[in-house]
Amino acid sequence: MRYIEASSTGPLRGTVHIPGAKNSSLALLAAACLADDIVSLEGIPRIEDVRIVEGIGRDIGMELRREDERIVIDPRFIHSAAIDPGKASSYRASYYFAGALLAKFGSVTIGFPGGDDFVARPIDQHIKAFRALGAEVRLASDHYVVEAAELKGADIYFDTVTSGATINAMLAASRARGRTRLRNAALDPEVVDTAHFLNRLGARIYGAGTECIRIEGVPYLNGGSHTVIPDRLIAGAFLMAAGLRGGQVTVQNIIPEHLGSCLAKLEEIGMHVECGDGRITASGTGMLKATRVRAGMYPGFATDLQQPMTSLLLLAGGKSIVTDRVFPKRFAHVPQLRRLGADIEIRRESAFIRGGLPLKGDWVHATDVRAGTSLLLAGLAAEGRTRITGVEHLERGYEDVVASFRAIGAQVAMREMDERELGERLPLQG
Ligand SMILES: CC(=O)N[C@H]1[C@@H](OP(=O)(O)OP(=O)(O)OC[C@H]2O[C@@H](n3ccc(=O)[nH]c3=O)[C@H](O)[C@@H]2O)O[C@H](CO)[C@@H](O)[C@@H]1O
Ligand SMILES: C=C(OP(=O)(O)O)C(=O)O
Repeated sequence: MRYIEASSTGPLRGTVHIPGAKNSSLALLAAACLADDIVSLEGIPRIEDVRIVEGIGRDIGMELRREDERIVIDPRFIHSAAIDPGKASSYRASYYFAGALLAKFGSVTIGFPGGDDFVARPIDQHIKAFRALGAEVRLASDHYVVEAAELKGADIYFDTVTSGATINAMLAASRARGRTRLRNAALDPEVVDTAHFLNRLGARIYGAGTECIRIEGVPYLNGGSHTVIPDRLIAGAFLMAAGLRGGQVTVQNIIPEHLGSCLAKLEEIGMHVECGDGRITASGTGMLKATRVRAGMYPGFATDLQQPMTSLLLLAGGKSIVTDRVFPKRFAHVPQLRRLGADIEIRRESAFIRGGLPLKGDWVHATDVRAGTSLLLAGLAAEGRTRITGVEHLERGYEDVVASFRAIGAQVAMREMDERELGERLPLQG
């Protein structure tokens, strides 16, 4: 079994080039099914979730070919709208194939979404949107079927703000007959990126990035090319790394506005942030102030940055409180941080942190991608060695997490567990 070893490290300094956003890439790759000609996507990261999409593409006859930094997709010969339930369930964003294949072929059979298993993650708003557009949705034990003789534009008012269902409804409505209006839509950059991509292919989507999106359905979509937006979540975690011991980290290839709430919070706790053209530099002084974080939907503080931020706040003297309003039980990293000596209590739906205490390395287990980032940051701040299992979760989101942290001077290495270590590793849950 592999694990990542992180050792106590001094100030982290350096520059990291940020890859394309995982969450946008997964939407764009499925959206490419909707085109009637060849599509080229630049900046798609080489991560595990994308490899699963490549497997799904092979199964259904959608050709995906890597050419340097580009993926060239030929959707003209898709011969099946049945997605293997195992593949669909091995990552979250498989639900985008439901919206895209439904719009193109009027029918799709697909497994339930998987992904980070930190809480129940319903898809009722996706289903509500498909039904509103005229589709019938049937749920079976390991898959669901969505069918429509014809999709017709509709007014859809989401019960809650969801980026996944907003994007999925856009995919399905882009080729529906007539006008669709999405209300209470998510404002996330990934929603805007997907709308930009579809519009490049000839879709007519207006207002993406506001709570009301209007879609005028079109009968076909052309080919075209697009560059995925940079990964604001990876960037945010690297900027936090600068705060661990008073270092300085620059992230380049980033859209600073995408990180507004994160940057504001870093300044609030005493870090210095400077934004330039496509780059952000964060510096720490070695002294951090405790704060209150409430993760919310964009442009609020991202839930995907809540876990790494919790690790950073372990170093801020005093009491911090972290609440996640998007996934209120997303705290699987907390028992693991406690193994390193963190003083954190979960009360109701918040983590109460008493920061400024020494941390000491131990075995810990990453249960999801951002829990992994959180443990990595804490491991770099802890005395001695921290060994993190659950590497496969990190690999869902990072191309090469070890190399990118080494680039800023972190002492990290990928290791293979030997028999002695297997015995030494204590039960890691709880
Ligand atoms: C692949 C992908 O893009 N994943 C991201 C996506 O996940 P995901 O698509 O699961 O998240 P959503 O934005 O849809 O979820 C936002 C909120 O809406 C709720 N909800 C969602 C759908 C639904 O049908 N019903 C419902 O109640 C969720 O439980 C959550 O409370 O956005 C999350 C919130 O920014 C991020 O943490 C994930 O990294
Ligand atoms: C929750 C995440 O991913 P997913 O939705 O793909 O599980 C994440 O990227 O933090």
